[in-house]
Amino acid sequence: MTGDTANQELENLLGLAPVIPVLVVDQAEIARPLAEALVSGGLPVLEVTLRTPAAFEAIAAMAGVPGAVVGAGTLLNPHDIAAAQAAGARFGVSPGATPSLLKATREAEFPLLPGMATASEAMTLMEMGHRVLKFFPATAAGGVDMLKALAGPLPGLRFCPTGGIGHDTARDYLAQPNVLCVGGSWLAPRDRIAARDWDAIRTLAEEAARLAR
Ligand SMILES: O=C(O)C(=O)C[C@H](O)[C@H](O)COP(=O)(O)O
Repeated sequence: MTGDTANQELENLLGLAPVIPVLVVDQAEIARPLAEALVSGGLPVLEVTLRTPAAFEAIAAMAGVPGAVVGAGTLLNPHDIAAAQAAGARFGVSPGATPSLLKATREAEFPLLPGMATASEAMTLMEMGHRVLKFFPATAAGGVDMLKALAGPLPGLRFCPTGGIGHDTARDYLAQPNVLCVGGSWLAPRDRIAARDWDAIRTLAEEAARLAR
């Protein structure tokens, strides 16, 4: 997969919904009902963080939910790529980027949404062919003002800001022309997951799906 194909693939995926839920799944058995609630609420693109031992099993379960497009988040090193692909992940997300991770995702033809927080990091990723980036940690690294500032000198880049965003602030991010979608964990609160309250999670997804870009 060339850089352009990966960029186009990412742009297509991130264009499916205004919000990508960032999910921390502790028990694989909740993966399917959680994904069903989010997808039926209108958010088909899901990011499962590789922060828990259950993550790969969760990706596999969610990938079997009709309409779900599942990515592997917290991709920190090349070793996780093959397992993420084997589990059914269609793309990867990383909080930052390292040369070995970028090389490995290219070789594996695995579309990566690489994290960046500065103009230099964005330029380095551009040099390597990436034009769809995760702006992380968005709120702490300058928020909407930072995205406005980057739009002038780096007009070809498109972002998925993530980190510290909630329903109310998502609106401001989505109003930026260089923002494709936002990511956030507010769609799947730990207490709602613990209570198996899938209706509440579906409602949060419905509200998020209505956010305009
Ligand atoms: O684990 C990863 O892959 C990360 O890079 C971090 C996550 O994207 C953020 O932790 C989500 O941020 P919140 O919505 O503020 O919870």
